[in-house]
Amino acid sequence: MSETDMKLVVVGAAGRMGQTLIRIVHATAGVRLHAAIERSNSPFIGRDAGELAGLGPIGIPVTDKPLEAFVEAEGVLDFTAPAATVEFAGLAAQARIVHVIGTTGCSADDEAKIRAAARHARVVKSGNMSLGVNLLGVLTETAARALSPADWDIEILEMHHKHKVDAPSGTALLLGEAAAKGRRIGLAEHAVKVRDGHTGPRPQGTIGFATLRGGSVVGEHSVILAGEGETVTLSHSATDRSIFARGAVAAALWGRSQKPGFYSMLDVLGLN
Ligand SMILES: NC(=O)C1=CN([C@@H]2O[C@H](COP(=O)(O)OP(=O)(O)OC[C@H]3O[C@@H](n4cnc5c(N)ncnc54)[C@H](OP(=O)(O)O)[C@@H]3O)[C@@H](O)[C@H]2O)C=CC1
Ligand SMILES: O=C(O)C1=N[C@H](C(=O)O)C[C@H](O)C1
Repeated sequence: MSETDMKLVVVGAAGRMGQTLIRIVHATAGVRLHAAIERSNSPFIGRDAGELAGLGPIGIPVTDKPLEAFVEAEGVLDFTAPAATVEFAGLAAQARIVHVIGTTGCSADDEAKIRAAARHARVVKSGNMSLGVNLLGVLTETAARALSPADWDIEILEMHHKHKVDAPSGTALLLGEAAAKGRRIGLAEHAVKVRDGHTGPRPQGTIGFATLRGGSVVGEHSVILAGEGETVTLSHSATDRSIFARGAVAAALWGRSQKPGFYSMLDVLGLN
């Protein structure tokens, strides 16, 4: 441990990603765990964060006092839920720290509040923090630009574990945005997220989404470009949540030297 280590808070510490983040922060040079936060009345309050994450005791108890933790820290890693993330964005802005947001399923109103908080905090937000998926986004944009909507249909397929609560996934939407950017169209006006019953033929130029849920799948995404007599499939498989946690820690370290603002993983990875 060194004096210059970036002090990070993990919120949602008992969650699937929270536990992974605690393990990755513990194992990464240049950062250290400052505090671990869960919601008030969580059964995990008072438990040692290291024990929760399977590391053994590290002397950091889980608390429900985010602001106390943020004012003494330099960054927060947040993979929780939309309402919690909006609240943490306000607190991170008060504390003027880096807020790395992996939470998906945020509404337009949530997004506006987070962007307002980014006037004071350095916010890095992405539906997927892995290098592989962000590269897939760049490839998707290129393919969508190259293949005319008159001849090629774009469909995005995703599968996740049975506990996931939002759909389509944040990653599927990120890939949809990349495809829409390649075609120079807006995703909101062209997305088809549900098909059921007599749908009629596929409207040209739409971007379709299909969602599968089951078991313990960490994250599977495919972008299918379907033409007459041929398809191009670009895909990514996540087999371990540590890819997201490593990306989040890299984002925090990158954000440390940025001005307040709203950034994405493309900025962090130099892919923008
Ligand atoms: N961008 C990316 O790369 C990735 C994003 N994600 C996203 O991260 C989010 C979390 O995923 P996952 O870890 O699987 O979910 P979990 O449900 O396992 O974890 C979320 C944790 O946040 C806690 N939490 C909720 N509200 C608060 C609050 N107000 N204060 C403190 N803690 C709170 C939950 O507590 P409780 O159970 O009591 O509600 C839970 O422990 C999802 O939106 C998911 O889509 C996941 C992986 C990668
Ligand atoms: O909830 C998850 O687990 C994941 N969520 C993110 C998403 O919505 O795309 C990222 C990853 O695929 C895992």
